[in-house]
Amino acid sequence: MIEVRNVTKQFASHTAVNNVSLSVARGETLVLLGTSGCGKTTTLKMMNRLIEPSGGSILIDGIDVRRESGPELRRRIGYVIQDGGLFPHYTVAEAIATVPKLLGWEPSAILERTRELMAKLQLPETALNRYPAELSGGQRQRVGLARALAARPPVVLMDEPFGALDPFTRRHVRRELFGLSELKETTVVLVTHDVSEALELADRIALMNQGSIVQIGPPDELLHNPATDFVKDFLDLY
Ligand SMILES: Nc1ncnc2c1ncn2[C@@H]1O[C@H](COP(=O)(O)OP(=O)(O)OP(=O)(O)O)[C@@H](O)[C@H]1O
Repeated sequence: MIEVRNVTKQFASHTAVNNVSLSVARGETLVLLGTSGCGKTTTLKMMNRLIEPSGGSILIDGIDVRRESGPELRRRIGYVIQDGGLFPHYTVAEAIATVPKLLGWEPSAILERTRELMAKLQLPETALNRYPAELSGGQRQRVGLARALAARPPVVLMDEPFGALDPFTRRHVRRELFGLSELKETTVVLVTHDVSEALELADRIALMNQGSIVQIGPPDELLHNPATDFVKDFLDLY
């Protein structure tokens, strides 16, 4: 469960996020949708302390994220970015093992979990010793997700996770990933500017404009009861 309370982020004189409040229930997928530069990524990165808010507070499972250091917090929260965000000099096996290793898992448990995720994500075992440059974009994306899910984090943050893929692969990987039973139990916050992606994946959508949330609700509500002309026009693009 994530609670964002009156969060603001100021970069010099520019207010990137302006008094945003929202909550995400356990197991829910919330999509942050909006035009380029409206503050989606900044909002997401404040949830795992890659960016510190200028005001307000963020709680995960009732605990203020500032009670832990950024690195500690990020071991508990999965994070997926465009193109997987993999280190070029880590093999697939090393990438997936990163967080379990930091948490002190036994090597045999890490290997078992890695094999399980590879199978679920339809990655061939022969890819285990390959480097990101030796994978396709879709495979890199799936390895990025496997890495984020490896230690079974209750919360996963995703920033344009399918942005680097062509439309066909994008749809395919998207369906595959969101069909995973383990993702159904995970609280997910996903950033996109793609309306069809938001409508397909979201339990609820938070539509942002110029640092503020204009409307938050289930996709149907935004489609059929748009709060403003901006919401109507934005979804009309679909
Ligand atoms: N480190 C920074 N310093 C100054 N301004 C920043 C910084 N990071 C973001 N901004 C500004 O804050 C605003 C919000 O940026 P943010 O990355 O959150 O937008 P976004 O909605 O995720 O956009 P996009 O879809 O293009 O990634 C933008 O105007 C951006 O230029």
